[in-house]
Amino acid sequence: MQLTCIDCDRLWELHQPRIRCACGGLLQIEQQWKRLDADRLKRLFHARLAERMTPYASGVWRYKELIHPELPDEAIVTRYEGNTGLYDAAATARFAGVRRVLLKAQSENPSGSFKDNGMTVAVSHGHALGMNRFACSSTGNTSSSLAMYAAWCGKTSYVFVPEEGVADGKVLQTLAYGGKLVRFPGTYDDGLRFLEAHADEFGLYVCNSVNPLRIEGQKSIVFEIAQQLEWSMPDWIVVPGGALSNAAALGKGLQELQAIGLIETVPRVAIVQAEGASPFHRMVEAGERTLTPEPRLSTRASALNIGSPPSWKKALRTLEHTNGVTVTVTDEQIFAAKQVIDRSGIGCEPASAATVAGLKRLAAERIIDKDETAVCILTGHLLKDAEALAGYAGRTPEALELRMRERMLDRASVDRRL
Ligand SMILES: N[C@@H](CCOP(=O)(O)O)C(=O)O
Repeated sequence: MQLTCIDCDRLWELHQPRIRCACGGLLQIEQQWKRLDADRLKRLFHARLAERMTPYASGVWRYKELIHPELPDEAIVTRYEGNTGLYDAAATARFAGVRRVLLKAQSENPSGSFKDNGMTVAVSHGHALGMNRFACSSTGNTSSSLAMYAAWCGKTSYVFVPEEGVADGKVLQTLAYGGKLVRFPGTYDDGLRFLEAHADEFGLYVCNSVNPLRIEGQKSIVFEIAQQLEWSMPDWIVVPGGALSNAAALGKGLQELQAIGLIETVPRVAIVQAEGASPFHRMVEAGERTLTPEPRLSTRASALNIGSPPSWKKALRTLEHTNGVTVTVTDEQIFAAKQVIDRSGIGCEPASAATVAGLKRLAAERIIDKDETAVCILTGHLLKDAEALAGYAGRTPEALELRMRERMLDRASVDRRL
């Protein structure tokens, strides 16, 4: 395994806690795939589905050979993350206007979001390096995930969370796991800038997705999708775009699956941003190759409130490799999609619903054909953002209809309402 700068190709030592190259570029892990045999790997990954209470029971560490082969098993910090459902969602497909939609519910992870796939790898690596103080900037999911894994391996987490625009449930979840919370005026971008500048002084191991080990772990989402679909890929994979780590990991994972010979065709990737926080989409639409950060953010999908997505260069590579697209959706479109996903019995937080809203828009614009199949990645659990539910779930016509106006709970008044 090698740690390489994506801008200047300089190599760095993997066994030192380092986030960026001296030139400022992001780092990425590179491995040699030549010695790997695709059929042998398929058999191995299949056999590991029967594992119980070993690191290989995890839906991330099942793919250890493709993620962090050098890490000793004893250093693995796992909550058996991954292993999430891939659901054939007919009502969602009808809403989006395409033949088939599969929802990949990363919300079923132990802390309720896709961050766990990457966090188990970053924390395990930091643990193996002997780090004791872990840190992140977060809009709430990363902080919950980090606080959970740090607690599980007996370490301390310091989480920097903006004072405004973060769902209360996520902050409470982080605190409940024992995360040391630093609230500050500003955004995720400000928190990350602070950590990148000061982590070394404070002896902090940064677990945001600028840490390349996070991306390695998040690749397992597409590995699982591929295995669940018996190594035959859908036409499209749709992801929400905030910090863009999901898009970065998806592209890297697809590229590797193809290089090893585990899949033949690569699906197209669609990255969906909220209109109120869409610096990456604006760059792509303008045909530019330099991202202009968006200082003022305004989306109710709070996990997407990111104006300077650190992984934008990696996400751009994903688009290039997969002939991908970007699209934006309004908060209204996000909430309309969320209602369909919630009512289908799966449920998700608002940012996740951006995928289905984006799919609907891309199908309406005929960028996605109605006969194509799409996998939408649902990044966070329905209960992550209870305020968002209060915004609409209690106000649907059916809920009003069933409300007990008589304020009596007896047989006769219930009978009249049903
Ligand atoms: N929405 C994210 C933002 C942090 O992203 P990361 O990729 O740097 O972990 C969150 O939940 O905090």
